[in-house]
Amino acid sequence: MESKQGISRKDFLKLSAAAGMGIAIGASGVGAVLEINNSTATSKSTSAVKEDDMIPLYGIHQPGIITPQQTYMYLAAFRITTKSKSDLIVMLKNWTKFCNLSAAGGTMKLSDNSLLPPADTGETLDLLPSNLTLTFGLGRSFFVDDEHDRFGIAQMAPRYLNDIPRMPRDNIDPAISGGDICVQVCADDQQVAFHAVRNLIRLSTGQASLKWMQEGFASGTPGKTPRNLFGFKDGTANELHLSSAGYDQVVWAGDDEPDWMRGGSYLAYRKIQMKIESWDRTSLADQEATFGRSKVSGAAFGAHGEFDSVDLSQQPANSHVALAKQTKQQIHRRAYSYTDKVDPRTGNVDAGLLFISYQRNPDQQLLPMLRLMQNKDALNSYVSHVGSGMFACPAGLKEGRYFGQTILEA
Ligand SMILES: C=CC1=C(C)c2cc3[nH]c(cc4nc(cc5[nH]c(cc1n2)c(C)c5CCC(=O)O)C(CCC(=O)O)=C4C)c(C)c3C=C
Ligand SMILES: [Fe+2]
Repeated sequence: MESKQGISRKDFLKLSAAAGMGIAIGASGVGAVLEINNSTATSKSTSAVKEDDMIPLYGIHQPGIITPQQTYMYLAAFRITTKSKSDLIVMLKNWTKFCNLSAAGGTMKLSDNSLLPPADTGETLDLLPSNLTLTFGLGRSFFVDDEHDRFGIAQMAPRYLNDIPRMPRDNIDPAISGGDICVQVCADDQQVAFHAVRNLIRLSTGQASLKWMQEGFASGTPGKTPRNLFGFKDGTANELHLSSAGYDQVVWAGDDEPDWMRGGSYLAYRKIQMKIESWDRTSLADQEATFGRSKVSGAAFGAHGEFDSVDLSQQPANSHVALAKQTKQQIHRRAYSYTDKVDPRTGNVDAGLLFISYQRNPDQQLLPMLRLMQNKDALNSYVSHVGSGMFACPAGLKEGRYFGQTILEA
């Protein structure tokens, strides 16, 4: 596959090899050598690879939060297995180098030694960066695990980082919930996204292990709100805070947080099964009343266009949108659909929504919504919450720094 400028990832790799220098990163468990050099991965690479499908890792905020949604997403959570702070730092340094390289469309060196496994798994060699973003978040247990200040950083914990409390209708499976570190990997090419997760797993060998991984998709026409598996436009209300001031109000953590968290955000995750078979037997009128919006246009009851304001007096009392509105809070939603196995007893498909929202204060914004919805939402007849997580995503990374540095070296 070739970019606009006629240079493929393979050619970029050759270019990088000529211009950059290999940095040995021992102790990674894979004996990897990263073919990376910052000037290669940023300035040079942008002229060599199609610019508009590359999202830099570095910036004021982490990528993948207010970035327009890519088509594919992996959400993965890791458990840190090492007790050594310095080993953890090595892993995070390796991850950072790898993420910067991958976001710029580069690949780790395959190998100088054919007797060793290649450092990179290789499946992106001919692929473009595809808007790859990697967004990191830290769970409460990163700071304090079972009351234990595992890396001497308990005092660095951000203000609102707590697991989402148990809700009345929860069916949460701990095996797909929580974790010390999570990474949301998004790209417009599924293989590019999976490659990133897979190599993060490899680079964590000996220091961390994968706890769970979720895979999602969000198909839609560019510029239009994607539809969820109930066939409704999902994400319309994000429009309400789509401005720099709006993001400051809704998404970015502020002055009441430790330095490293200011400009970061809290990622809330809920894996929500959607009973698509029973939904598909529901009348259109009941489906629309469940949300309080038209299925085709996405307009709220009593309104004409998708983005017209919601008149609460026109909404069924227990409709999903009415309940969200009643809280007078906003969150930034970035959900992906998922499909999984068939239940052999019923023939029903396990499908649903990987609900992801970003907010500056989950206690104030998300939890009141979740509580109200769990108690009253018309949607409850069709959904079941099976996975859960809350992660603090630090502010964006500065070039030359590694992920977590401001916490671990404070
Ligand atoms: C606690 C927060 C929320 C959960 C959990 C949640 C689950 C969920 N939502 C849909 C589908 C739709 N949600 C819509 C709007 C909407 N949802 C939330 C919050 C949660 N949703 C908010 C804050 C809003 C915005 C309300 C507003 O201000 O108008 C919509 C309508 C269109 C839109 O704005 O996106 C749909 C459709 C599903 C299917 C689901 C669980 C599976
Ligand atoms: Fe919703």
